[in-house]
Amino acid sequence: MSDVFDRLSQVLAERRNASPDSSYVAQLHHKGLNKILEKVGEEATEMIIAAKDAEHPTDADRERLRLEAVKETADVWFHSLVALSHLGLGLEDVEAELARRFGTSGLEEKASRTRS
Ligand SMILES: N=c1c2ncn([C@@H]3O[C@H](COP(=O)(O)OP(=O)(O)OP(=O)(O)O)[C@@H](O)[C@H]3O)c2ncn1[C@@H]1O[C@H](COP(=O)(O)O)[C@@H](O)[C@H]1O
Repeated sequence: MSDVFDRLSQVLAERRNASPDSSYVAQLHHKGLNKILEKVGEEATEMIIAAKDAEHPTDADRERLRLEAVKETADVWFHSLVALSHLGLGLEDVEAELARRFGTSGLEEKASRTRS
């Protein structure tokens, strides 16, 4: 995992027991899972809109729209990690799942579902 993911994971874990007064993540934990999931949904919607906007940019807009899509994706990832952290899960769990899937064609996996 990259350094920033490692460090972010560590900060998110620490925030589970931190005071909500000085920390956005601690505030989210304090508000509870429903609020965190609401943020995930909101950020996912914004990411979809940003990605669609970036699909056919004009030359003048290209860099701004691409950056916006990246920023919105970061917001989704970040809030998803807060949701996982609230459940005592983390990036290492998602990494393990992606590693388990790595190299298995999505089409093959889908076909095997109908065979079993
Ligand atoms: N990566 C992030 C990150 N990305 C986005 N955000 C915050 O997520 C919030 C979402 O923004 P919005 O405009 O959608 O929400 P809002 O309108 O402010 O909030 P609502 O009233 O809608 O709930 C903003 O407050 C952003 O600052 C983040 N807040 C924190 N981090 C990381 O988490 C660490 C811990 O943060 P604290 O817990 O605040 O110390 C930080 O050091 C960062 O590394």
